[in-house]
Amino acid sequence: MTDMIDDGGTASTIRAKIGDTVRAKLDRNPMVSRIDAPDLEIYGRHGFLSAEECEALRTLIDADAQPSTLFSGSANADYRTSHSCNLSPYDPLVKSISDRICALTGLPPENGETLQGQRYATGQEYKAHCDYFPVTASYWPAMMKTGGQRSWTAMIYLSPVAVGGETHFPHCEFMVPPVEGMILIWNNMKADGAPNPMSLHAARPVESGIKYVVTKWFRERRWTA
Ligand SMILES: O=C(O)CCC(=O)C(=O)O
Ligand SMILES: [Fe+2]
Repeated sequence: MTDMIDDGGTASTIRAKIGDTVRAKLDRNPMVSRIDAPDLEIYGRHGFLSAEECEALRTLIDADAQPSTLFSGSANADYRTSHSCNLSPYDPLVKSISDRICALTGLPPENGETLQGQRYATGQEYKAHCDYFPVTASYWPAMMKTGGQRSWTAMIYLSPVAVGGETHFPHCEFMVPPVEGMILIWNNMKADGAPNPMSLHAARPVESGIKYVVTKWFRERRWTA
């Protein structure tokens, strides 16, 4: 059976295979821990980046960050109140970190979107959302052409946060407090390759301190900007 190219909302053998490959690779890495959530594949690894690397990335983010946007271009001005920027793939540090994320997960570098930096000041947040694309969205046909559905998300915390700023998975009833240098990796798809609504997550408001993260979203096929 061949997969239809516009099947972003259904089970898919291609996306299921991506899940199988990454899961197998993460499961056999002794440095990586699976977080116990019955309906979501999510893993963490402490110390993925050094304090110096986190600091260098924070500097890059400070240099370029602009008010964050949403894919939907929606008028929800209070939905994602952070500042963000795309980090240059030609920067040697950015390139090496992207390469290391691919080495850790086994995901193909060409499927990865540009590493995105994000900064949340006190009071800022990113309300509950899924990283996969809703196939009913007006932008889905464009996303389909540029690499299709988002499969896995890799996110690295670049700073500790005194209070707040947790990544909250409300359907799974857990949240991850930011730990500098820690990478969090989750599958936005179910094992059968259909979008997983249990991957819904939010960046809780920072109550004290500044939160920095970088995020890399992986498409199911080669990403073309
Ligand atoms: O900052 C966080 O904890 C979550 C960020 C996020 O959901 C994203 O970048 O897609
Ligand atoms: Fe997200």
